[in-house]
Amino acid sequence: MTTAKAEGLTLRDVTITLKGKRLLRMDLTVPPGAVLTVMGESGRGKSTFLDFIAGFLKPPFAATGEILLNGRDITHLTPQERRVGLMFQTPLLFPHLSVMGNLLFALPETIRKKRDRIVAAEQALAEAGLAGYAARDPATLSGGQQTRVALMRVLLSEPQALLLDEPFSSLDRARRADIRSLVFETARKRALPVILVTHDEEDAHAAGGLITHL
Ligand SMILES: Nc1ncnc2c1ncn2[C@@H]1O[C@H](COP(=O)(O)OP(=O)(O)OP(=O)(O)O)[C@@H](O)[C@H]1O
Repeated sequence: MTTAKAEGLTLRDVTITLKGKRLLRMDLTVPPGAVLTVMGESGRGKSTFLDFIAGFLKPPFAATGEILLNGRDITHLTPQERRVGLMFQTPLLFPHLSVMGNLLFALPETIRKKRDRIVAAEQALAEAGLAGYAARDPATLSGGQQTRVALMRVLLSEPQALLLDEPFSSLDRARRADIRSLVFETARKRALPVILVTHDEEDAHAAGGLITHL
Protein backbone atom coordinates (compact mmCIF):
# COMPACT_ATOMS: atom_id res chain seq x y z
CA MET A 1 0.00 0.00 0.00
CA THR A 2 1.29 3.47 -0.78
CA THR A 3 0.66 6.51 1.35
CA ALA A 4 -0.12 9.69 -0.58
CA LYS A 5 2.47 12.34 0.19
CA ALA A 6 1.12 15.80 0.99
CA GLU A 7 2.86 17.96 -1.63
CA GLY A 8 3.22 21.72 -1.36
CA LEU A 9 3.24 24.03 1.64
CA THR A 10 0.55 23.40 4.24
CA LEU A 11 -0.28 25.70 7.14
CA ARG A 12 -2.34 23.64 9.50
CA ASP A 13 -4.41 25.54 12.00
CA VAL A 14 -1.84 28.33 12.34
CA THR A 15 -2.54 31.21 14.71
CA ILE A 16 -0.04 34.00 15.29
CA THR A 17 -0.42 36.27 18.31
CA LEU A 18 1.22 39.56 19.25
CA LYS A 19 1.48 40.08 23.00
CA GLY A 20 -1.25 37.48 23.48
CA LYS A 21 -3.66 39.10 21.01
CA ARG A 22 -4.56 37.26 17.81
CA LEU A 23 -2.93 38.77 14.74
CA LEU A 24 -3.89 36.19 12.11
CA ARG A 25 -5.16 32.69 11.45
CA MET A 26 -4.31 30.53 8.46
CA ASP A 27 -5.33 27.00 7.47
CA LEU A 28 -4.55 26.12 3.87
CA THR A 29 -2.26 24.38 1.38
CA VAL A 30 -0.31 26.08 -1.40
CA PRO A 31 0.14 23.34 -4.04
CA PRO A 32 3.47 22.87 -5.89
CA GLY A 33 3.93 25.60 -8.49
CA ALA A 34 0.99 27.66 -7.17
CA VAL A 35 1.08 31.14 -5.63
CA LEU A 36 -0.76 32.33 -2.54
CA THR A 37 -0.90 36.13 -2.55
CA VAL A 38 -1.19 37.81 0.83
CA MET A 39 -2.51 41.36 0.82
CA GLY A 40 -3.72 43.72 3.52
CA GLU A 41 -3.10 47.09 5.10
CA SER A 42 0.19 47.99 6.67
CA GLY A 43 0.65 46.41 10.09
CA ARG A 44 -1.76 43.50 9.58
CA GLY A 45 1.01 40.91 9.95
CA LYS A 46 2.06 40.01 6.41
CA SER A 47 5.80 40.09 7.08
CA THR A 48 5.27 38.41 10.44
CA PHE A 49 3.48 35.57 8.65
CA LEU A 50 6.51 35.04 6.37
CA ASP A 51 8.83 35.25 9.39
CA PHE A 52 6.86 32.44 10.99
CA ILE A 53 7.19 30.16 7.96
CA ALA A 54 10.88 30.99 7.56
CA GLY A 55 11.61 30.32 11.22
CA PHE A 56 12.37 33.87 12.34
CA LEU A 57 9.40 34.54 14.62
CA LYS A 58 10.37 35.79 18.06
CA PRO A 59 8.68 37.42 21.08
CA PRO A 60 6.48 39.42 21.49
CA PHE A 61 5.03 37.21 18.71
CA ALA A 62 4.03 33.61 19.34
CA ALA A 63 2.41 30.96 17.17
CA THR A 64 0.55 27.68 17.32
CA GLY A 65 -0.15 25.22 14.51
CA GLU A 66 2.01 23.32 12.05
CA ILE A 67 3.93 24.02 8.87
CA LEU A 68 4.34 21.07 6.50
CA LEU A 69 6.57 21.31 3.45
CA ASN A 70 6.10 18.43 1.02
CA GLY A 71 4.84 16.35 3.89
CA ARG A 72 7.77 17.23 6.19
CA ASP A 73 6.91 18.95 9.47
CA ILE A 74 9.24 21.97 9.53
CA THR A 75 7.49 23.85 12.36
CA HIS A 76 10.33 23.47 14.82
CA LEU A 77 13.32 23.34 12.48
CA THR A 78 16.00 26.04 12.25
CA PRO A 79 15.68 28.49 9.32
CA GLN A 80 18.54 26.68 7.52
CA GLU A 81 16.89 23.29 7.90
CA ARG A 82 13.53 24.42 6.50
CA ARG A 83 14.67 24.86 2.90
CA VAL A 84 12.52 27.87 2.14
CA GLY A 85 13.94 30.60 -0.10
CA LEU A 86 13.34 34.26 0.72
CA MET A 87 13.28 37.34 -1.48
CA PHE A 88 12.75 40.87 -0.23
CA GLN A 89 12.06 44.32 -1.64
CA THR A 90 15.79 44.98 -2.03
CA PRO A 91 17.93 42.27 -3.66
CA LEU A 92 20.46 42.25 -0.77
CA LEU A 93 23.38 41.01 -2.86
CA PHE A 94 26.75 40.89 -1.11
CA PRO A 95 28.52 44.06 -2.27
CA HIS A 96 32.03 42.64 -1.69
CA LEU A 97 31.43 39.69 -4.02
CA SER A 98 31.07 39.57 -7.80
CA VAL A 99 27.83 38.30 -9.36
CA MET A 100 29.50 34.87 -9.64
CA GLY A 101 30.66 35.09 -5.99
CA ASN A 102 27.11 35.81 -4.88
CA LEU A 103 25.79 32.79 -6.75
CA LEU A 104 28.55 30.41 -5.61
CA PHE A 105 27.86 31.42 -2.01
CA ALA A 106 24.31 30.06 -2.27
CA LEU A 107 25.18 26.66 -3.76
CA PRO A 108 24.86 23.72 -1.39
CA GLU A 109 28.11 22.07 -0.32
CA THR A 110 26.91 18.81 -1.84
CA ILE A 111 28.10 20.23 -5.16
CA ARG A 112 31.76 19.81 -4.35
CA LYS A 113 33.85 20.28 -7.49
CA LYS A 114 34.75 23.86 -8.27
CA ARG A 115 34.09 23.32 -11.96
CA ASP A 116 30.59 21.92 -11.27
CA ARG A 117 29.82 24.90 -9.02
CA ILE A 118 30.84 27.37 -11.68
CA VAL A 119 28.82 25.56 -14.35
CA ALA A 120 25.70 25.58 -12.12
CA ALA A 121 26.09 29.31 -11.47
CA GLU A 122 26.66 30.04 -15.16
CA GLN A 123 23.54 28.07 -16.09
CA ALA A 124 21.52 30.09 -13.58
CA LEU A 125 22.84 33.34 -15.06
CA ALA A 126 21.89 32.21 -18.54
CA GLU A 127 18.41 31.27 -17.29
CA ALA A 128 18.07 34.79 -15.90
CA GLY A 129 19.15 36.31 -19.22
CA LEU A 130 22.43 37.45 -17.69
CA ALA A 131 25.02 35.27 -19.41
CA GLY A 132 28.31 37.17 -19.45
CA TYR A 133 27.62 39.08 -16.21
CA ALA A 134 29.52 36.71 -13.89
CA ALA A 135 32.51 38.96 -13.19
CA ARG A 136 30.47 42.13 -12.64
CA ASP A 137 30.27 43.99 -9.34
CA PRO A 138 26.56 43.87 -8.30
CA ALA A 139 26.56 47.67 -7.85
CA THR A 140 27.10 48.06 -11.60
CA LEU A 141 23.85 46.19 -12.42
CA SER A 142 20.43 47.80 -12.85
CA GLY A 143 17.77 47.18 -10.21
CA GLY A 144 16.07 44.62 -12.44
CA GLN A 145 19.33 42.79 -13.12
CA GLN A 146 20.11 42.70 -9.39
CA THR A 147 16.67 41.23 -8.72
CA ARG A 148 17.32 38.54 -11.35
CA VAL A 149 20.61 37.64 -9.66
CA ALA A 150 18.86 37.57 -6.28
CA LEU A 151 16.24 35.19 -7.67
CA MET A 152 18.88 32.86 -9.09
CA ARG A 153 20.84 33.00 -5.85
CA VAL A 154 17.75 31.85 -3.96
CA LEU A 155 17.03 29.08 -6.48
CA LEU A 156 20.62 27.80 -6.39
CA SER A 157 20.18 27.10 -2.69
CA GLU A 158 17.62 24.47 -3.80
CA PRO A 159 14.63 25.67 -1.77
CA GLN A 160 11.40 23.67 -1.64
CA ALA A 161 9.24 26.80 -1.33
CA LEU A 162 9.60 30.52 -2.05
CA LEU A 163 8.55 33.35 0.26
CA LEU A 164 8.45 36.72 -1.48
CA ASP A 165 8.03 39.95 0.49
CA GLU A 166 7.31 42.79 -1.98
CA PRO A 167 10.13 41.55 -4.25
CA PHE A 168 9.09 43.66 -7.24
CA SER A 169 8.27 46.95 -5.57
CA SER A 170 11.62 48.65 -6.20
CA LEU A 171 11.32 48.05 -9.97
CA ASP A 172 9.73 50.25 -12.59
CA ARG A 173 6.54 49.04 -14.32
CA ALA A 174 8.20 47.58 -17.44
CA ARG A 175 10.85 45.62 -15.56
CA ARG A 176 8.38 44.60 -12.93
CA ALA A 177 6.19 42.68 -15.37
CA ASP A 178 9.24 41.03 -16.89
CA ILE A 179 10.75 39.83 -13.63
CA ARG A 180 7.40 38.84 -12.21
CA SER A 181 6.94 36.44 -15.15
CA LEU A 182 10.43 35.06 -14.65
CA VAL A 183 9.74 34.39 -10.96
CA PHE A 184 6.33 32.77 -11.44
CA GLU A 185 7.38 30.73 -14.49
CA THR A 186 10.47 29.48 -12.69
CA ALA A 187 8.41 28.54 -9.63
CA ARG A 188 5.96 26.64 -11.84
CA LYS A 189 8.73 24.83 -13.70
CA ARG A 190 10.33 23.75 -10.44
CA ALA A 191 6.99 22.99 -8.78
CA LEU A 192 7.73 25.33 -5.88
CA PRO A 193 4.83 26.59 -3.76
CA VAL A 194 5.09 30.40 -3.45
CA ILE A 195 3.75 32.88 -0.91
CA LEU A 196 3.79 36.42 -2.22
CA VAL A 197 3.24 39.45 0.00
CA THR A 198 2.29 42.53 -1.99
CA HIS A 199 0.26 45.74 -1.91
CA ASP A 200 0.03 45.74 -5.68
CA GLU A 201 -3.16 44.54 -7.41
CA GLU A 202 -1.27 43.86 -10.63
CA ASP A 203 1.20 41.57 -8.83
CA ALA A 204 -1.72 39.71 -7.26
CA HIS A 205 -3.46 39.35 -10.61
CA ALA A 206 -0.27 38.20 -12.39
CA ALA A 207 0.37 35.58 -9.70
CA GLY A 208 -2.87 33.93 -10.77
CA GLY A 209 -3.48 31.96 -7.57
CA LEU A 210 -5.46 32.37 -4.41
CA ILE A 211 -5.51 35.83 -2.81
CA THR A 212 -6.00 36.22 0.91
CA HIS A 213 -6.54 39.53 2.73
CA LEU A 214 -5.26 39.89 6.27
N1 LIG B 1 9.14 43.70 17.61
C1 LIG B 1 7.86 44.08 17.63
N2 LIG B 1 7.25 44.35 18.80
C2 LIG B 1 5.95 44.70 18.86
N3 LIG B 1 5.17 44.84 17.79
C3 LIG B 1 5.72 44.61 16.58
C4 LIG B 1 7.08 44.21 16.43
N4 LIG B 1 7.34 44.04 15.12
C5 LIG B 1 6.20 44.33 14.47
N5 LIG B 1 5.21 44.67 15.34
C6 LIG B 1 3.81 44.96 15.02
O1 LIG B 1 3.25 43.77 14.50
C7 LIG B 1 2.27 44.05 13.52
C8 LIG B 1 2.55 43.27 12.25
O2 LIG B 1 3.73 43.77 11.61
P1 LIG B 1 4.16 43.31 10.14
O3 LIG B 1 5.46 43.95 9.85
O4 LIG B 1 4.07 41.83 10.07
O5 LIG B 1 2.99 43.96 9.26
P2 LIG B 1 2.87 44.03 7.69
O6 LIG B 1 1.46 43.64 7.37
O7 LIG B 1 3.95 43.26 7.04
O8 LIG B 1 3.07 45.59 7.42
P3 LIG B 1 3.69 46.38 6.13
O9 LIG B 1 2.71 46.19 5.03
O10 LIG B 1 3.76 47.80 6.63
O11 LIG B 1 5.05 45.79 5.89
C9 LIG B 1 2.29 45.57 13.34
O12 LIG B 1 1.19 46.09 14.03
C10 LIG B 1 3.62 46.00 13.93
O13 LIG B 1 3.51 47.30 14.47
